[in-house]
Amino acid sequence: MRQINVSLGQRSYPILIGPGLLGRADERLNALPVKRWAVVADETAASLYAGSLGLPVYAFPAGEGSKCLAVYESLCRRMLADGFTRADGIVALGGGVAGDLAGFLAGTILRGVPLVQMPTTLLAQVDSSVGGKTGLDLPEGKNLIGCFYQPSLVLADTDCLGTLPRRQLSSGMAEVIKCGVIGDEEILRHLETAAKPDLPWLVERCCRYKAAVVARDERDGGPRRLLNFGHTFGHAYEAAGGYDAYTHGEAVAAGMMQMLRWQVSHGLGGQALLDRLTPLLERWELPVRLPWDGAADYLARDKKRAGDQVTIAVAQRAGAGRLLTVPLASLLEVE
Ligand SMILES: NC(=O)c1ccc[n+]([C@@H]2O[C@H](COP(=O)([O-])OP(=O)(O)OC[C@H]3O[C@@H](n4cnc5c(N)ncnc54)[C@H](O)[C@@H]3O)[C@@H](O)[C@H]2O)c1
Ligand SMILES: O=C(O)C(=O)C[C@@H](O)[C@H](O)[C@H](O)COP(=O)(O)O
Ligand SMILES: [Zn+2]
Repeated sequence: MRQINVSLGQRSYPILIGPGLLGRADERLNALPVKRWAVVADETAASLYAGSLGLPVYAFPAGEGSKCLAVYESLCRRMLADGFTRADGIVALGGGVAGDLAGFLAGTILRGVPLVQMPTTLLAQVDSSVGGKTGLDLPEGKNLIGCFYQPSLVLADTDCLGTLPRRQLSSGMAEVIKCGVIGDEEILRHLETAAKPDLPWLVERCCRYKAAVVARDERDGGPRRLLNFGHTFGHAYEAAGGYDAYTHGEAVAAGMMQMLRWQVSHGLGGQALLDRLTPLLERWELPVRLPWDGAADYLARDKKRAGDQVTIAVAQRAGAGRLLTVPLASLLEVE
């Protein structure tokens, strides 16, 4: 088992990574000061993995469409009807949708109860279960409601990756590649050279990188915004696609490429990286370009916008992401 600590003073917590962790989760859950645990999971993750936990399960339909106020309200009301109290806690079991939704639920129900993240997709293990961003989507845009709410523990059972459909594995690879681009070039080298990627190694490497960034900037005021590389355009593609045309990772993949094209066209470099990412994304069947129709309105509601300016993450070469504040209108000037 691999362990990484997220150092946030009193809100610090461990990330445990390895096979077979779900089967032994009761030891870890019992060590936390919680009377009863409730598992919040999407229906697919619930049917595959909730059984081994032996806890009450609150399931919701799988898919990004569940990251919404209606599902949030229904979960709150079902749990309260069953006598859920402040002495109880929530386990978020599933992909990033379960993590963001159950995380927001844990941060807000009864003004906050303990949370454990048990990510079952590659994307959730390398990214969304770590760092405490929770969120819901609105018709107006992605993740426009949410709070920062750290879990007490992240348990990433790498056996779960064995049941992931190829499209979901690829979607997680987009966030893995993002980590390589902005902070840890070794990740890109591994993906370029390994015949078969070492998934537990990638989970550890990405979590190590993200944990260090979050420890420096928990609430996204500075360097954490680097983790948004590819998301300025990516979130706009997702929302314009009605949240079901593309996975988050597909939108981020095309968003990274669009940002690199924008950099190149504005004299900010990045052509070598653009050339390097193209075959890598294609190998994972990730899009290098998506239609822009309708996406501009969503770009205007980016959370990193301040007045007419927006802060973006750019990367001139692998492992060296940086932040830049530019006029919002200039982002529209690229084919
Ligand atoms: N909070 C953060 O820091 C953060 C970071 C990145 C992404 N996100 C969010 O995460 C979400 C995307 O997460 P995702 O890609 O995990 O999508 P997801 O949660 O929708 O999961 C993808 C699909 O895989 C299924 N699934 C889950 N585990 C499985 C398994 N082990 N085997 C088979 N099927 C399984 C799910 O039922 C679902 O159908 C987006 O909403 C995105 O905004 C949040
Ligand atoms: O943890 C972060 O910070 C990230 O930006 C990670 C992203 O991969 C993730 O998609 C996040 O949810 C985006 O956050 P948002 O603040 O742009 O909604
Ligand atoms: Zn993301």
